[in-house]
Amino acid sequence: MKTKITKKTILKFFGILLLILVLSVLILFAVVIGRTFTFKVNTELGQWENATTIYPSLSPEQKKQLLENLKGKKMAVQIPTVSFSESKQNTTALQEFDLLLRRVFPKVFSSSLVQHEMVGNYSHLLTVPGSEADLEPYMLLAHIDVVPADEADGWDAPPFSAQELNGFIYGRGTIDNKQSVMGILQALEYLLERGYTPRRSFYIGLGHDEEVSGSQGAVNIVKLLKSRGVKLLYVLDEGLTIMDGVVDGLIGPGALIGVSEKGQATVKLSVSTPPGHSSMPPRESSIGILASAVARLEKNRMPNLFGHGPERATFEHLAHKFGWPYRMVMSNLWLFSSLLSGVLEGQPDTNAFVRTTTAVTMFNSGVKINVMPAYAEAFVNFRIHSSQTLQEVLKLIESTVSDERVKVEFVSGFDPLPISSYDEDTFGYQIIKKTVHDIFPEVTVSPGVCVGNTDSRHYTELSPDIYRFVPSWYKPGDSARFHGVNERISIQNYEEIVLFYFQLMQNSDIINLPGPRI
Ligand SMILES: CCCCCCCC/C=C\CCCCCCCC(=O)NCC(=O)O
Ligand SMILES: [Zn+2]
Ligand SMILES: [Zn+2]
Repeated sequence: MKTKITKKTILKFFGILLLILVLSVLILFAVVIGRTFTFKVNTELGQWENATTIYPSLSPEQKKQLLENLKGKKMAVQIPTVSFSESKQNTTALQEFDLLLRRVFPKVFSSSLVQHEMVGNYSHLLTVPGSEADLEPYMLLAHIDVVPADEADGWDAPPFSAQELNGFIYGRGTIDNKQSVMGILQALEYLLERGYTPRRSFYIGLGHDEEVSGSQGAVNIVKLLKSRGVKLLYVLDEGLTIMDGVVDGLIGPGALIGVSEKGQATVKLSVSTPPGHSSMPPRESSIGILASAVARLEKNRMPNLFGHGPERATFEHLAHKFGWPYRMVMSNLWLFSSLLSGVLEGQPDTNAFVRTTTAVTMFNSGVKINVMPAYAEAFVNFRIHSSQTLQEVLKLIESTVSDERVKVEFVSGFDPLPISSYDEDTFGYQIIKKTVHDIFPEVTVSPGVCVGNTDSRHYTELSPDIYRFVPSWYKPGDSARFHGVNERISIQNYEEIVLFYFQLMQNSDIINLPGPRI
């Protein structure tokens, strides 16, 4: 049979030819600039020394007890340890929380092995000396205070009720960050019960004012440790989580270990205009002028900087867990980074990875419906991408507002935090990674940038290796639970968190990391 040469077949032929040509040019380009089509970032380590002398498991009685300590009457979640501002905290609740810890963790607080100190009135510092004094110590951090919560905002259960609904405990602090406070101490309690004595010394720091800067808790704990000449091998604080189903194309769950955290800038914008009768208003009110300035900031987002910070490494490490065609994109960010960054900026949680974010958080003005307001003010909170500085962001804010009638005042801020190492020779990162694999064998581990700030930012003088991670499961819809409504943790996840710290304490007794697998 004869093949008919139609216009369509000719076009098809040239189309294929063009595709082959484009692909050849791309491959040539890759070879020329020395890139390959895959990244080798997940070097497997060889045989680990076995430090697990006590197998991480929980008896039915322990499961009942750890849950009661978290959610029971007047237990962790039910105590409203709210930080409203640096000068306004619920100190009665903080005192009650202190008594709770002493009551439910009797071994921790009575063991001759553990030294306990109160710092800044309500924060706790625990020191657990190891049997080998020459091993550098590490430190685990968490915080007791929580942000305010109002049931009227739409909670399915009252925010300090710790009510159980479908296997989840609902309550403020269940993921930020009482699960870590209770998880760390519960793990230590069970290890002590089973006769554990560490080889490597460690510290536990529980801050009481993390949500309002950490200036009394973390800052004073750091001062105390510095005065004692302490240097830390690594620090692990709250932060990123195990993502499950939140990134398109990623097969299976991925644990992101925060190797840095974003910086911050808070500015106050204000406008003053003469007051007067609302029946004879000027063309623009102080509220209108301010609203336009704030709208300009929201509309003109800070630049998309995907690829310029450690978020690039996140995708390089996860690349092998993406299905086709995502894998080709993730493995070749030198070519596809603008495509990926465009997708990431579409959702609030992934957008936070790619740029300095702009959040208008407070807006005040007006005294009466028929009086022109003499004054309007707004507060805008920026979270600074790893590749920008505070100064650069402040300049961009000025140029975007660009209205002499709007006063821009710097309230507070700091640069993004240094990037901790995450290579094969980095003890802290590798021990955390190993512990994730021990407890969650199906999870892929990758470095990430923590989009929120933590107490650990005060610890930079004590250690270069600071990580932000809690093995809480983070699924679609969960971003709205942080500082939002229906904060919750599943019972199973809380048990996993206890086991994670239980195993981490033992794994940290390892002396040397194995070399790469040959
Ligand atoms: C590859 C992109 C995946 C996106 C998934 C986003 C994962 C985000 C997970 C958790 C974010 C929660 C941050 C927790 C730390 C918050 C601590 C805090 O509230 N500090 C106070 C403050 O920042 O104001
Ligand atoms: Zn927190
Ligand atoms: Zn928080």
